[in-house]
Amino acid sequence: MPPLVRSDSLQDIDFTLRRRFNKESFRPNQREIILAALEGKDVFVQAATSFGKSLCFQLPAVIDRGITIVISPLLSLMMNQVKALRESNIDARTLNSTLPLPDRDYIYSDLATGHPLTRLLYITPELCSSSHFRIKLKLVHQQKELARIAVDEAHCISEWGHDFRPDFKRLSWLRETFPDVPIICLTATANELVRKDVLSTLGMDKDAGRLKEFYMTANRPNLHLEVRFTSDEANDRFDDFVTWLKGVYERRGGNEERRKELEEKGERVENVSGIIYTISRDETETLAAALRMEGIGARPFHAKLTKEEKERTLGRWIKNEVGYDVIVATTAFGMGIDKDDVRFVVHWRLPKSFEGYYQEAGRAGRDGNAGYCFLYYSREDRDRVMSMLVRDGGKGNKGEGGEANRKARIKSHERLVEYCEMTDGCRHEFICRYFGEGEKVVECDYACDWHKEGSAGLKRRMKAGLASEEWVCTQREEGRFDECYYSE
Ligand SMILES: Nc1ncnc2c1ncn2[C@@H]1O[C@H](COP(=O)(O)OP(=O)(O)OP(=O)(O)O)[C@@H](O)[C@H]1O
Repeated sequence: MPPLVRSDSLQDIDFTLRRRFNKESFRPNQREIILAALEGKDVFVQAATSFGKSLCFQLPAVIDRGITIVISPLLSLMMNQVKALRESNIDARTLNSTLPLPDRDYIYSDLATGHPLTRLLYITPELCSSSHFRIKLKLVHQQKELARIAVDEAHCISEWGHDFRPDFKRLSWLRETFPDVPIICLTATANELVRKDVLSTLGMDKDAGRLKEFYMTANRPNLHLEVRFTSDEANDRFDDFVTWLKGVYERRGGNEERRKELEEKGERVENVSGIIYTISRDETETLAAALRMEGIGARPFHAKLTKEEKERTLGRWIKNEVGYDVIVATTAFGMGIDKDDVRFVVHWRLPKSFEGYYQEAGRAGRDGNAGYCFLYYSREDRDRVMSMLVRDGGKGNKGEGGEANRKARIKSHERLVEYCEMTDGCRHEFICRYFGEGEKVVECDYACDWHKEGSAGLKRRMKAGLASEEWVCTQREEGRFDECYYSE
């Protein structure tokens, strides 16, 4: 089959950036990535959260002829991106199970013409497996109108990635069926194993000359990383957090001058946007209610809320409305949340995986200003999570590779525990090493607890906060940590 007809207007990218995306200039490496995509290369992008990965496939989609299919794991993520693109007058759409029938019909008939008007079509991997969709996509391809496939949050393809979804594996169909169509995939959180798995599943590893890989640092120097030590007995997270947040409010509106400044900017004293991640739906509800009793505008967010409730909560939080300052969420509120002024992300309990932790922490400080990320760590939670992972490996443990997958999950959890109990190094550096950046020296400008307190201070705090290993061990032997309810 002859190659697709490509745009010859590579020089248009600066114009398109300004005119269509309303952005002044490219961030480092965005231009190179976009040029590689426009050249028709397969592209793999690994870059920190908030780097601006979406633009790397959105801008080529606007310049190139034909349609770009974007595979994305989360409906909320798709809807946010589609909304933003449509506001820029770009014909982006999403095809998913929640879409009203007339809208679905429109998209299918647009595809059926073979020359769709839609520039970017966002779909889930599940939809990509449906024969109805596949037939239509083949038709578009026959007309040489299938410009590119973009796979966002590509770590979900890998059984070793923390958000693995089995249907992602079936995406291998794309390269098998459309060998001439370039693929671009993007992720913030992949280690070596995950990267290899993604490239081989998508068939991008067959021709080295066709593939361009871009690896940027995982480092987010504006995130202030801290571990707060606690135990079942102390059970002090709530008081600690409320004291901290009220302290922040006090500093913001402590004197007349500051209050005036805020007023002029149209901000409230309590308008300190944040996310608390916890592990179960019940806890999101009870914790948000308890915080409201303290006068903190907190709302729960989890998978079982209705679509309307989710949209309302998300919308009001994004607009900084009164009563919607803090979202108390399960992991259902994660990848792709793009609010730029989130000032803190708190992990109420130990997350399951290292990648999940960093992905979630990455929701803070997307405007480049400081974002405060702290994680409450207890050895009891460590053992609860471990017993759950040993028991069933968490979700995605079915089928081939199940055992290897379970081991990888346990390993990721162990590294997170190591991170929490580490007292002799920079947290940013630990994270970058975890994602394979061995050689580079990370700049940390007092943006982690180790840099602020030093080893001795950190050790002291850890000893005072954590339950002793002996005690936890006795409890474990009595089966105290066998029950652990994670829900989304
Ligand atoms: N060149 C640019 N100039 C200014 N803003 C940009 C530029 N590129 C991207 N952005 C903005 O940066 C923000 C983050 O971009 P995006 O959502 O694509 O991040 P991401 O890399 O996908 O992060 P994550 O992995 O956390 O989802 C968005 O609000 C986007 O509009």
